[in-house]
Amino acid sequence: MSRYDEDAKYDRPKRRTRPRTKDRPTYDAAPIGFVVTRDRGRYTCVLNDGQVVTAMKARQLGRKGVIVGDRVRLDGDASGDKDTLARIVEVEPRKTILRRSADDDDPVERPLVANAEQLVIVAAVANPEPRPRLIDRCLVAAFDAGMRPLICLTKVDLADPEELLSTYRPLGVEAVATRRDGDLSELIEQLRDRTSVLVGHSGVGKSTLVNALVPEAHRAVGVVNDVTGRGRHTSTSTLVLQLPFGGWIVDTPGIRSFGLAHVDPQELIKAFGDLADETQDCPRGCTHADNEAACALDTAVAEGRVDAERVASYRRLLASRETRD
Ligand SMILES: Nc1nc2c(ncn2[C@@H]2O[C@H](COP(=O)(O)OP(=O)(O)OP(=O)(O)O)[C@@H](O)[C@H]2O)c(=O)[nH]1
Ligand SMILES: [Zn+2]
Repeated sequence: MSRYDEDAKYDRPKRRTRPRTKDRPTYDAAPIGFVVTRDRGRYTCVLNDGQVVTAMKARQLGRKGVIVGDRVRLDGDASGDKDTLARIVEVEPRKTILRRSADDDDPVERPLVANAEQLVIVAAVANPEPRPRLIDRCLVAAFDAGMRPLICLTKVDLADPEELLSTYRPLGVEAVATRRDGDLSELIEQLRDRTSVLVGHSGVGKSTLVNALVPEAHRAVGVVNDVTGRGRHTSTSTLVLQLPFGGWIVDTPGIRSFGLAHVDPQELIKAFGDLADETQDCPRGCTHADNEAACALDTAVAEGRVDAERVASYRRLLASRETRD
């Protein structure tokens, strides 16, 4: 559907006040906000200048969803003054979408976070024991979303992270190791100027990390704004924090695991360009899994063009779609 068709469904501002042209979006002049929390139909948005604005969806958006991370055009009162409410009139095209399939707890497939560049998979090397299946599933979710994965191994004072790190090396996934009160500079370099979503199961030390990265973070505040100090209180919904060294962290308590039923193997392989090239010769409909009799990845390994461990790791990820963790 072209941009023009899509716009045509919307009721626009009156033509007399703003002429309609084919090439120019209607709400050009409306400021753009970054959605940081969603709470019962109210969206907290941060404007480029740091101003925090509460908004609701304009009727013309219909069933179109607005999620954390969306860049939205705000019409109406976007002053952010007390008791004012702006209207979200447009959602900018999303660069990435982190989603979750329908599962037993929730029958609907949901987009969770838009436009985040990086998925930081937080896992402890011990206490609680790492769950490699869960890490694999998070990796699949990241690749599917078009996000860069980063593995952050915490509590390295308790055990040597090497064994776990070696599991992910063939995939070429970036990894960092951290410990409480330790040096975070490596992690900071990976987070700087990026929007990152944090995932990890309970007890791995996510809060400890976030508190160390953003010392003034109040866990219950949707967004802590340096200028106004204002924020919306949300204990259950997603938390977005501005990093003092540049960038944002999206910490979603709800994301502990991912339903991955929606992930298409033909899409997943695209995240591994060298492997994708080899699969040109696969039979039609090949999923490139272990049990495929004529998968060209096997030929590529046999002929020494790709690393066997890399293919095995890729297949492990592929298989993790079907397990539950
Ligand atoms: N030994 C050790 N313990 C740590 C480290 N980081 C965090 N912990 C401890 O691990 C426990 C869990 O840490 P949290 O930061 O609360 O973990 P979380 O992932 O936020 O857990 P939830 O709040 O349940 O989601 C706490 O007792 C921390 O003090 C670390 O690097 N080493
Ligand atoms: Zn194949």
